[in-house]
Amino acid sequence: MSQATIEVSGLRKRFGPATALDGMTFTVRPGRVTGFVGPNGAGKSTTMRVIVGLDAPDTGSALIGGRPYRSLRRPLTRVGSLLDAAAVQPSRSARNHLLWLARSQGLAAGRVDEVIGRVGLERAARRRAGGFSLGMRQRLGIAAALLGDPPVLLLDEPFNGMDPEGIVWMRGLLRALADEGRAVLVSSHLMSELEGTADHVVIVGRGKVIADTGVADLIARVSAGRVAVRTTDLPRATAVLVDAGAAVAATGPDTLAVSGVPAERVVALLGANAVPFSEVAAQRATLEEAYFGLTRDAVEYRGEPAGEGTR
Ligand SMILES: Nc1ncnc2c1ncn2[C@@H]1O[C@H](COP(=O)(O)OP(=O)(O)OP(=O)(O)O)[C@@H](O)[C@H]1O
Repeated sequence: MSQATIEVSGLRKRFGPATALDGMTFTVRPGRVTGFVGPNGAGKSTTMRVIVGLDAPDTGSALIGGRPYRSLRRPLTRVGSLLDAAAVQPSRSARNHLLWLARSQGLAAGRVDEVIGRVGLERAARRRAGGFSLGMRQRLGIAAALLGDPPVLLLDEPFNGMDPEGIVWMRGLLRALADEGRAVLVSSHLMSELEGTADHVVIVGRGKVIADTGVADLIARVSAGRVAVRTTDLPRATAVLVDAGAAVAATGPDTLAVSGVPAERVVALLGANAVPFSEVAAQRATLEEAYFGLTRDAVEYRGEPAGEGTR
């Protein structure tokens, strides 16, 4: 059993009449960033709280490196977590907060300046954490999670409150932490935040797993066979491609969306029939498109789209 693994198995939990977890089961493996994604209320935070022993499940188990959190000795050296970025002593400086945490957990004080550097808080480290923006609190929370140099990281919505530059920085940090061999579980309700950083996604809805899949596979599956064509002869291009069995739709005065025939075959068909074209491109679905395809049925609440007539 790798130390850098989280195994969640058959978690069920009710809060009064509400079912928060309904058989939640998945494994987080070392060396990759696993996105934990789902709409509000899907059970992500509850699952993370169960993993670190803050909530007890009605049934099921959650193990870190093969052991329940409560049986871990020096838990901060086994798992680091960011569950609520607002949870800092407002009057303490960031550095003193981390020093206090290190001392209370028997961790070397020397780690404090290392983690402050890693999250880019050097210039703010001696300021009161109470005056921090949410983005800076997220950085401080991650510094705290990294203090014990743990093989497992659990971050609940770390992108919340981050500006675009912060989001790019966070993606890079998550990648680097996984490349060091850690298991990194990152929740988000926005799939787009995880684009380019998650290797794997566990998609949840209504307390259980809807999909547990590699990101590359997921995108390939959703993108399959979608090709964009730009041509000055829309009618002939359409005729040639339809003859070859493709489904074709015009998307603009000189563009077509083609499916059912791969890009190489589109090029060959247009070439062989002397149909002019300036572009044939296999379309790659975004992670967000893949996500919406999978979760359409599992969304608990869906706001009314802001229509033209609502102003
Ligand atoms: N302490 C609690 N008391 C009552 N109900 C709770 C409690 N914690 C969670 N719930 C309910 O359990 C369900 C799952 O909530 P949870 O916060 O785990 O979802 P989530 O996926 O993290 O959502 P979000 O993205 O909004 O944080 C929700 O219906 C929520 O209202």
